[in-house]
Amino acid sequence: MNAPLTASRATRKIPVTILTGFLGAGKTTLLNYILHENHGRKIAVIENEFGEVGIDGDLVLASETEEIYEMVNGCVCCTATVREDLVRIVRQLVERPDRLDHILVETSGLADPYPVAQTFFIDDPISREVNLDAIVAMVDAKHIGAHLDDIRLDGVDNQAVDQIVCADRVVINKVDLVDEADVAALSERIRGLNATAEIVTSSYARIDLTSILGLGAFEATRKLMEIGDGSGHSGEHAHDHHAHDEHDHGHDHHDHHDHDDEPDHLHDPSVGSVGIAVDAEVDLAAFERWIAELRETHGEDLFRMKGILAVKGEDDRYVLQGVHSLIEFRPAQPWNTEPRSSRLVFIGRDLDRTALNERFAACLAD
Ligand SMILES: Nc1nc2c(ncn2[C@@H]2O[C@H](COP(=O)(O)OP(=O)(O)OP(=O)(O)O)[C@@H](O)[C@H]2O)c(=O)[nH]1
Repeated sequence: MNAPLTASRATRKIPVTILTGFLGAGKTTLLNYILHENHGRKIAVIENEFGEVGIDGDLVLASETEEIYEMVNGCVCCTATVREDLVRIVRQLVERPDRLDHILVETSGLADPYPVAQTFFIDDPISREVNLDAIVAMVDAKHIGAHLDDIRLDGVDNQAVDQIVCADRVVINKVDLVDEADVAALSERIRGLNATAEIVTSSYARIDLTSILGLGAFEATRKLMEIGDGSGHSGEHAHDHHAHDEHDHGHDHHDHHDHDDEPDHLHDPSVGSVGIAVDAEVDLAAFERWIAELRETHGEDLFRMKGILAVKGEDDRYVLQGVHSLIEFRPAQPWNTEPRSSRLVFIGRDLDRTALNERFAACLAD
């Protein structure tokens, strides 16, 4: 039912935070932290995932008070249907009688947050109901350097750079994996890309939520989008326009609204995903051997691995998490009565689909 908006309801827009960050930076870890923190806010989370097989929904731990919505699979920044799905979900959320305090949109690790942010300004009536609060970019202190330096990108966007350039706040996560000098050097580097965003650090995404929610970077962001009325202040959250333009390899940010599914900019075409989903169990030792082998041979080009697997003889689901050569494979919640199945997704450069499928098949239990 579309209840007419009361004046107070219409004027109190729901703040939306866009959470961005390269593959494996720790966005889902942050969501889990937020969803289970006792902060007294009613928050809805919208997820977008890049990868042939959806895993993220299951990696977010159920919470009684907050809700999780998944956008159709595909990259939200370059696929019109995914953006339409985002708008549809937000519309549903704002029409609910129980008012939300905050909406958090997690974009896929390869997304450019810019067109996503624009959705909230141009797609009225949504723009009358929600306020873009801020774009928060999370970076992996250990791995971001290599992605910023990616020399193999030629004429296509470097999403890792774009995400930082767009941000109102940058969270340097995984500081437990590096030393202080590395954090200082990385902060310096981030400063070079984005002169104004405040930088905070975290380990396992444990951050004071007031440092990422309710920032009110809206006015400055309006300015960034160039649809402001000139009243937007250029205070502490103002974006560095020029920094972005320097890294703007052929984006057309004003043209994202076309209702076709043609990307309006180029992702690195050599980066893709291979998904595997089978109603079968794996042999633990064989699977672990294969993962160790992948770490040795493909640690650099395998940006991300995620999986939920049924292991023969084990009651618990096994969760696979990999970011380059840092790989975890461990038991999580029990399957109970749910059908046992194995799903995994690889995201990386020049992936060999046939080889991955064959090697996985060889790990299945008899
Ligand atoms: N050592 C360490 N590991 C972390 C930290 N934060 C997250 N991780 C691990 O890094 C891996 C990736 O974390 P996620 O939260 O799934 O990353 P993401 O940004 O959602 O990844 P995508 O879905 O691929 O975009 C997981 O294995 C996490 O447990 C941290 O601060 N330190």
